[in-house]
Amino acid sequence: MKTAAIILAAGTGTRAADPADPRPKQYRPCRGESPLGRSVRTFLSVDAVSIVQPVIRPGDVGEARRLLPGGEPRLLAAVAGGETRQASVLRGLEALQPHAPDLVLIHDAVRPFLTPALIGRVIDALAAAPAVLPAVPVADTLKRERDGFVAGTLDRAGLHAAQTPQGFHFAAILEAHRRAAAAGGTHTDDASVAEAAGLPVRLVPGETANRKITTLEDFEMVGADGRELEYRAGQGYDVHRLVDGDGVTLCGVSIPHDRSLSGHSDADVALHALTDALLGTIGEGDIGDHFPPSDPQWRGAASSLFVRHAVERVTARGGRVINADITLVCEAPKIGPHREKMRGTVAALLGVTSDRVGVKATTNERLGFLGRSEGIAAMAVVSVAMPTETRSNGR
Ligand SMILES: Nc1ccn([C@@H]2O[C@H](COP(=O)(O)OP(=O)(O)OP(=O)(O)O)[C@@H](O)[C@H]2O)c(=O)n1
Ligand SMILES: C[C@](O)(CO)[C@H](O)COP(=O)(O)O
Repeated sequence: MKTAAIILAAGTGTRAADPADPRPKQYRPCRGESPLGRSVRTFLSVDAVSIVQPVIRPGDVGEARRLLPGGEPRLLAAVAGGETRQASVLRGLEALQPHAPDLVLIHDAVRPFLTPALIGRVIDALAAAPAVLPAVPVADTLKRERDGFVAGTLDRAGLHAAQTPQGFHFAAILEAHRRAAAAGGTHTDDASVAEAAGLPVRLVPGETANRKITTLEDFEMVGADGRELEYRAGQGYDVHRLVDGDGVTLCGVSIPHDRSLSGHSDADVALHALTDALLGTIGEGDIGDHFPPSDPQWRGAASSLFVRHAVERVTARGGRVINADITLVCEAPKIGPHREKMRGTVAALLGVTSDRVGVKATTNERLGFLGRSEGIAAMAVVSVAMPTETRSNGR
């Protein structure tokens, strides 16, 4: 399956206009990075995304080029958007057609705090539906207003707030958008274009942190530059016993071996240490607190699930992973031949580029239980950037 992503950044950002910085919100620094740069980086961190198509205002070519990573073959040259969001999406879809993707994810650049896990969830759901919408249940009571007074209270049962990335079978959404443009209707999201074309739209859970930066107040709340960032470190350590078997999974990579690691899940000792390091940055206990070994549902589970969960916990607190460094301690198997694949796998899980992931290995000089190949140990260190929390005493 070839999956493309459209990143929409052709808006003028009128509601978030900042007298101190005339650039539209998608280009302004927000927690140390522009929303456009961060959104594109997150999509590029997902291996399943083959190409990323930014859509920008024609006059913003220089600004966009400055913020987007260079030398990235999966990142297409930005195309010009239209007068409305809907028109910009159609321009993006038309630009992708020669690349013949099977699936397309359409995302607002100004939702920069989405996680790789959300992207994965949308892609997975497209196996069983032509259109997929991430959404969160509405939590506030909804009122209808007339002339400054409440004219009624809506029943919020079953109501959801729509997010992006919204995912589609490419041919179906291109056709639906062309028809919507010809019909002249206005749609504020692509799921409603799909609905109008009669396509069933599958709901998947969105993420609270994946909020849209709409107003200047939103910008300030999510942490524009000027708000202080703090940098945190977390460490993790784990060890698993080696038993009879034919292979091990380390850093998410399967390696043929004359033994296997024993454990409740897939026993990926490196990803367990990494999970603990991530949880350590936010003081949220350890892997056993979140995934108790007594719970049968984690039997044989891929440990990538634990890392994704820990990243989501960090992201929910407004954090961003900066880098990770993992050391494996074992006499065998040899890690060198698998190192680059491991770095790529870990980078994708963390939503960072591979140059921010170190995977190292050492033997234990045949000393102790590791030296006797009775087990494999792993240590991980992670650093995270996070907006400084304001406490009630003003600190
Ligand atoms: N003609 C347009 C209008 C919007 N967008 C994009 O669609 C997303 C929708 O977010 P929104 O908050 O509506 O952005 P703006 O249209 O820029 O905001 P405003 O209405 O305040 O001007 C944004 O990523 C925006 O850049 C776009 O690509 N083309
Ligand atoms: C697509 C969207 O993000 C779904 O919530 C949203 O509708 C786009 O923002 P707009 O203000 O409606 O253009």
